[in-house]
Amino acid sequence: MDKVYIEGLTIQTTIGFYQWEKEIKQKLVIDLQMGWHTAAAAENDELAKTLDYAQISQEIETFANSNPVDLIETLAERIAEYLMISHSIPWLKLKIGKPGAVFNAATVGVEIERGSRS
Ligand SMILES: Nc1nc2c(c(=O)[nH]1)N=C([C@H](O)[C@@H](O)CO)CN2
Repeated sequence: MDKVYIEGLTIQTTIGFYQWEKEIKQKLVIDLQMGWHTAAAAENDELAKTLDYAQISQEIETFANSNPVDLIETLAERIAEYLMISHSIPWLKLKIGKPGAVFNAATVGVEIERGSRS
């Protein structure tokens, strides 16, 4: 299967386990790979037949800001579920980094893979 991807999507959102984190916005960096058969869109040069990475980037930011949670694990799971259902995506790999979370690490985060590639 082919993929449509988004790399390094940077959003500012409320996320974190501790009380002080619920009162601020922090940076998350998101990488997303989505399984898709891209040939159908290429055949007649049609955006409607593929996954619109611009629209999906906006949806991720809106989703994160509308659904504040403690853990990036929870956010990853919920974004994955939302995208797979709303766009009929059969497989995706989603990585969320929280670069400001550990002062002496470049970044920390989670990566999940959901669905089937076949
Ligand atoms: N595996 C995780 N570990 C931690 C998370 C998380 O979301 N997943 N979150 C925190 C705090 O919110 C942290 O980012 C701030 O100190 C700690 N560990």
